[in-house]
This record gives sequence, structure tokens and C-alpha cells, in this order.
Amino acid sequence: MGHNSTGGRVIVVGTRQSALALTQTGHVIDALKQLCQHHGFSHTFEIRKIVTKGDRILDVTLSKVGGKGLFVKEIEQALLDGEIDLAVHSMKDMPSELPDGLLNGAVPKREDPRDCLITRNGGGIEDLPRGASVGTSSLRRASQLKAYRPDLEIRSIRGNIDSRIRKLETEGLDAIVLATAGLKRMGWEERISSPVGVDICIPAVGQGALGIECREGDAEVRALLALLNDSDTEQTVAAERTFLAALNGGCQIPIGAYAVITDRDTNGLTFMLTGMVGSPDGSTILKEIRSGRDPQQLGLEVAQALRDQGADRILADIGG
Ligand SMILES: NCc1[nH]cc(CCC(=O)O)c1CC(=O)O
Repeated sequence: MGHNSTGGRVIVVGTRQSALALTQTGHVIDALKQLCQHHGFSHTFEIRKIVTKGDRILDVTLSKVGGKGLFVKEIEQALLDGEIDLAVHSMKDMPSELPDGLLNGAVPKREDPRDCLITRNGGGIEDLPRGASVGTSSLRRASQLKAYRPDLEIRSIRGNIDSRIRKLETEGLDAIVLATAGLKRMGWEERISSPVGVDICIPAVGQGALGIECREGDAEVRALLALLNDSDTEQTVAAERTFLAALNGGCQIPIGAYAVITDRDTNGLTFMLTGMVGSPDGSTILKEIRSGRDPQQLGLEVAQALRDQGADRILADIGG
């Protein structure tokens, strides 16, 4: 374990090398440096870039090669091996189960959770011409957009945010759908033509939130990360992730969830969770909205309510 000249830890931060991953990691390190200054810690930070399997096969449909865990496996191994001390993930790319010995040390305050459109004509979803082509490789986005506008033609596009924005031009698309949070963090907010409301498109579980993974036994890093945790975000995201874990067959399915805090009193918080499961073509959208005080309990309850509505049949048809 490295120490710097003032006796603090040299904390090694692992990251993927996509523009978004590097930017998110940079923001987190800036925030941690401020907290160190404020709390009298003399830690310094060093970035280590890691190429994951998911990055090497970015041109293959994710669901064909084993899903989202592909982006975190190598990073988790580096944590376990002590090569790095923490790793910043987009919460929505974090698997629901972490390996033994690792934990999520902080969930910082959530950015805008909504999806958004970047359109050729600059308008919103209402302004897209009949039969417009919309680029997204997310089954969740495709399903909900088709349900709202059955005339739209969904085209699969993969790649990092920057290459997907380029594809709006190079593939002659009318629009692409992206996460607002990613664009804001990149400083590309002015590219957004219009947000897509959660009434039209329930976001991915954890969208707009980050998770910072570290070793369970690393008390020093855990103490630092605890300072960056946002309890409201941690709990709303916990409701969404419990919902996902309760329904998920592990494959890519049109599933979304969004939790908010609706009340805060001396007895604690009240959460409202919307869960959604759809068919890939958007012909069926199942939704449940429930309120409760316990995020985990609420996640399980919404999952069960969707099962009662027939979510299992949709999931089985997709091959979950
Ligand atoms: N699937 C890739 C991914 N993972 C996290 C984000 C955006 C940031 C976030 O949701 O927190 C994106 C890009 C996107 O979906 O547009």
C-alpha cells in the first residue's frame, strides 16, 4: 500500500478508459480531494486505466456476449488483487451482487435520472416526423418509445456516448436516446434536444447515480467514501435495485424502475417506486406504482405486483 510524503495514502483509482468513465472518475476524485482537505486527511489520488472485456468487444450486441458484468469483472479483480483501491461505476452498470470482499462504499448524490433525445430537427418526441428512425440499443428505451409512438422505427446503435452521438449523423437517424446524466457529466448538456419524461420512459435502475466500489477490509478508504455518500440516493437506488434483483433473469430485458422520496417526517422517509416491464416491441407495458417506508420491502412488493400482472410471461418470452 503506497503512502505519500505527508504520510497519507496514495489511493489508486481504477477506471475504464471511455470518455464518460474518465470524466466520472475525475469528478469523484475532485470531490474526494475537497473532502480530504475539509476533514484533514492527507491522501493523494492516482488514476489507473483498465481495459475491460466489454470495451474490447464493443461492436457485439451485449446480450449475446454475457451482459453488463463484462465492464466490471476486470476492475473488481484489480480491487481484490490490491492493484487499485476504489473504482467508480455508473450504478446502472453495476451487477446486483458484488463479489465477496468488495462493497459499495458510497452512492453520491444522483444526477438527473431521465433519458433524453438528441434529434436532428432539435425538437422533442412529439416533433419527430411519422416513421422517424430512433437509435438505441436499449430494449427498455425501445419498448417504451414504441409503446408511446408505434410509428417510430428503432435502430440498434452501440458504442460509447461520443460515438453514438456521431451515429446520429453518419447513420442518418432522426434521433438517438441517451441518459441525461451522462451528457451533463461530460459537459455536453447543450446537445440535449429534449428530456424524455418518466411518464413516457421509466429510466434504467440506478440511472444517473454512481457507485464507488472498494475492499470491505479497507477501513481508511471506507471512512473517506462514507463522507461522499448521499443517503437519499442510496435508499432510492436500493429500492430500484432490490426490484431488479427480484425480477431479473440476468439477461437484457425491457425493465426499468424509478424511486423518489415523497415524504419526510419524524418517523422517517416515504418512498414511491415505479416498476416497469415491457415487451421488446412495446405492445405490452406493465407498470406498478407503490409507496412504502422500507426501500427493500418496496422493491420486493413492486416486483411481486408485476409478477401478478404477468411479468414472468414477458420475461420467459424474451428468454430470461
Ligand atoms: N449503458 C452505458 C451507460 N452507463 C451509464 C450511462 C450514463 C450515465 C448514467 O446513467 O448514470 C450510460 C450511457 C447512456 O445510457 O446513455
